[in-house]
Amino acid sequence: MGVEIRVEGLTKSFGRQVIWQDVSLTLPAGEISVLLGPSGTGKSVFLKSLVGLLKPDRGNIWVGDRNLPYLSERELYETRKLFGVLFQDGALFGSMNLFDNIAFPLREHTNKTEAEIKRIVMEKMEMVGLIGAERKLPGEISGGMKKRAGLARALVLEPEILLVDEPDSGLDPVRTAYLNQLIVDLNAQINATFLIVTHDINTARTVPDNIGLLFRRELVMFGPREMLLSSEEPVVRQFLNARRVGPIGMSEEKDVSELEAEAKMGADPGRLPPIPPQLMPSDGRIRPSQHPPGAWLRAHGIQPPPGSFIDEMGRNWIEEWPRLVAAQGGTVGAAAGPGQVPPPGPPPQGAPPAGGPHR
Ligand SMILES: Nc1ncnc2c1ncn2[C@@H]1O[C@H](COP(=O)(O)OP(=O)(O)OP(=O)(O)O)[C@@H](O)[C@H]1O
Repeated sequence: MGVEIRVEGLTKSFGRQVIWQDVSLTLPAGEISVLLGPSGTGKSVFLKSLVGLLKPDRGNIWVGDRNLPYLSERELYETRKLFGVLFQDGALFGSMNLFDNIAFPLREHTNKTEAEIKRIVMEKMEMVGLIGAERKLPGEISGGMKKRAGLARALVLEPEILLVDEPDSGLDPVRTAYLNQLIVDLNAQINATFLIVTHDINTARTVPDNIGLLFRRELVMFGPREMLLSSEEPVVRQFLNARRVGPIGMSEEKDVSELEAEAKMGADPGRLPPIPPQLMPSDGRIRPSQHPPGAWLRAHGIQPPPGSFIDEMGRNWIEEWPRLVAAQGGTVGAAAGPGQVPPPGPPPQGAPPAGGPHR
């Protein structure tokens, strides 16, 4: 079912360089979350901290009931087995063929027989569409295949949590689209907790249940996809819409004079574009942790921008949803679960005012 990760007041620096401070967020069990941020804001450092490869200066990382920074070496080793990690470059061993690369964690961390290892490796290779490529060396395959091999290897120990660092780096848009589909399909199958670091705005807008954004050494916002895609917070709005107008400049942060010049010129951050429907698993079935489209917005009385939740075939997913639920037997998906509908109280940080029209 996946394990919830709760990060509280996390701070990390290298020497005098503070990477980020006081980061708090919850990755809901079984959901897909995406972490965004301009280059160098410490997204990879965050992933490495989550899996215990880097030690934070302060704060807690609760993985279920274990607080990672305070575990003994032995406990950390055990807890790491809950994680599957796909690093940016795939981190495959160049001298090993794909079969042996993918089998590596099983041979290192388990006492399974070679027959069992073969069964598991072939199952994972099939999941990522690599059957037939077992004997290929990493140097003989494309970037997209390397990513898929890295994913298969991250899956062999049946992780409860999958961390993926920039799955789209070095891939063309079509391969990125296939990989996004694969990630959604995998989540539907294994229902683990996913965290994906990406620079790809299309991925961020369509794949996750939740989005977080790091900027200026802080987590600007983290919450349901619909909350960030409807946010008027300038940094969130600029980043998720890939605009030049806004606080993010060429070298991370615009200075005051640049922002003043922008304001004088009447630079307009533009209307919020429609919220796209969320990418569905390829079999069309609702993921166990997937929330109904529009649920978060409805719960907060927010009108989505016109044209939201309509796909390229003209289908409106808010209207389609009850039919899909009925076709799957009535009780599927996460309904209005905790990831999407927060408890009563003030609206979350950065959310537009309830009922407020979008510009
Ligand atoms: N082990 C380390 N020792 C010292 N500094 C480090 C270490 N690892 C990362 N950094 C620094 O931390 C900062 C954030 O790096 P990180 O790779 O996490 O950024 P990022 O947001 O993932 O960037 P990108 O989007 O370009 O991949 C950088 O300034 C980097 O040089």
